Amino acid sequence: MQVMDGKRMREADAIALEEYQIPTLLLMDRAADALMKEVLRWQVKRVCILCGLGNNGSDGLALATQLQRFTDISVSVVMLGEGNQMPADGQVYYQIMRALNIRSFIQPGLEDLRLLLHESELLVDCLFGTGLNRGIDGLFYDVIESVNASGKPVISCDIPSGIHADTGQVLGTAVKAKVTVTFQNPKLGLYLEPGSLYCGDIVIADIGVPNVVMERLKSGFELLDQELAHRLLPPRARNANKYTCGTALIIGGSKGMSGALQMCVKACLYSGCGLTTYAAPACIMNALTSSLPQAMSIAVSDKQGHFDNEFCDELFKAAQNVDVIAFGCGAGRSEDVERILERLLLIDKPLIIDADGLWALSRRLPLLKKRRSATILTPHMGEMQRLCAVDKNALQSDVLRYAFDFVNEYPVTLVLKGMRTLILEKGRLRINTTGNEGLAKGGSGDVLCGMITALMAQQKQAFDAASLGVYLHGLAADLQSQHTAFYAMTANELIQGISDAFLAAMDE
Ligand SMILES: NC(=O)C1=CN([C@@H]2O[C@H](COP(=O)(O)OP(=O)(O)OC[C@H]3O[C@@H](n4cnc5c(N)ncnc54)[C@H](OP(=O)(O)O)[C@@H]3O)[C@@H](O)[C@H]2O)[C@H](O)CC1
Ligand SMILES: [K+]
Repeated sequence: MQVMDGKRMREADAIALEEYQIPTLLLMDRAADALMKEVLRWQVKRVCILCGLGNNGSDGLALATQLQRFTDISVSVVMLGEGNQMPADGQVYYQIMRALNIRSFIQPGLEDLRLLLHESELLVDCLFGTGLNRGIDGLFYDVIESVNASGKPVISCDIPSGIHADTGQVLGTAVKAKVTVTFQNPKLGLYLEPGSLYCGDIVIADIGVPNVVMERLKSGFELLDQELAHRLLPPRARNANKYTCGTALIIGGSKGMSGALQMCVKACLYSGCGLTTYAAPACIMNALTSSLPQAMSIAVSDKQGHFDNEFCDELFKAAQNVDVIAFGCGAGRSEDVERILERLLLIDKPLIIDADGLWALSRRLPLLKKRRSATILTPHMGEMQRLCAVDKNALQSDVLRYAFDFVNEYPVTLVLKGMRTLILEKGRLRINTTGNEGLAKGGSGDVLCGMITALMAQQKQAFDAASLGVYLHGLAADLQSQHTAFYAMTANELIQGISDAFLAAMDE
């Protein structure tokens, strides 16, 4: 499923009209059908629809007429301007609304509005959609604040009003919805923070723009859902053996941080890798070997609990002989760690860099340009800040631009971890749909790194391995959360959920 920006959605609308003779009015009717379906699920008797002055508001008027015609729900409409200020299609529904005697309030005072919201059981937010192009103020601002203060459940039409469709930013204020019914294709802003925190559940409704139109408008942005994840599963032949399923070397750990490496290796073992070897400083080997009997190990002499670059010959020899290398989990921060990363970057093998490896990389970024094999980076927002050398606010306010700038400059697959993890390569973006707040714990990232390493060993395509790893990792958390509280979820539960995640993704 493609994810769209506002401009492409407007183009879709125009092409449907000009080339396929599909009037916007018909699309609006379908949009209203989809909204009505969602309203009916709430089993309420009194609904208030708040309408702006564009097509989003027109969708709201269309909904009002449908509810009046097909249900016994009592409908009130709040309009933020006169009917003749609406677009032509909106005016058609406005006339029907008047003829049907639907209760409507044009620019009501705030006290009247609050009373109306108070007596309603469900609100439908049709103030702004993809056309929002500046900060919200004046009456619109007060209305949105009143909607949020009412405490009533809200269904947002296409996108919560106030959220920018392309960036997910709040322009002044924004409606907090329980559900967003988004039309034809989901909008970027629904998945980028803070938009993702405002939209509630997302329902995607086909409103009848022909598929050929949407395909022509290729955005390069894709939703990472069950259907895509299923396609990305690496085939496992009946006569597969440990070598055909890929070999991996995972390098990490330091004194006090053996757990990070252990989680990463375990996740790799549970995600289908044929042969997994790990390399760690000798001082933590005892802690690891008993808990990781299925993996092979290389002990490296340590310097104050960290890797000693002088004694890494066996490690680098092993690195030359595996299908994929992962570096960073629990490695700690030292000059030797930087040296080791430098040497690993020169090896012509796929390399996954995580955690402390990313710290070392941020001091050696130009070396990335010399890479000849795939490189996958898995930063969270803090690590991304360091990689881009920007402050938190700048990054958060335009995360996609920074992420795309990065992959345009460096030949990497970027896994930017967050509520909705983003996977990027030059010109391509996938947005993950799985995962939950149970993942907000130390160790979750190590598990992800291990899963991606295993998938990379099996299927070789960095963008696909990274995408599938992210999807399955989130799905493991979702499945585990059915019987484990978010509070109680640790990397152990996550690893235990990996098998169920694979089974669910294998389901047709
Ligand atoms: N193909 C489809 O997906 C269809 C979607 N539909 C729906 O249409 C909206 C988009 O409608 P549009 O009319 O383009 O835009 P809006 O309704 O979001 O906004 C209307 C106008 O409001 C003005 N504006 C923008 N920001 C502000 C602000 N902060 N304060 C006040 N006014 C603002 C702006 O006009 P200006 O001329 O003033 O710049 C907007 O144009 C989409 O989301 C769907 O819900 C169609 O129903 C069918 C096809
Ligand atoms: K809206």
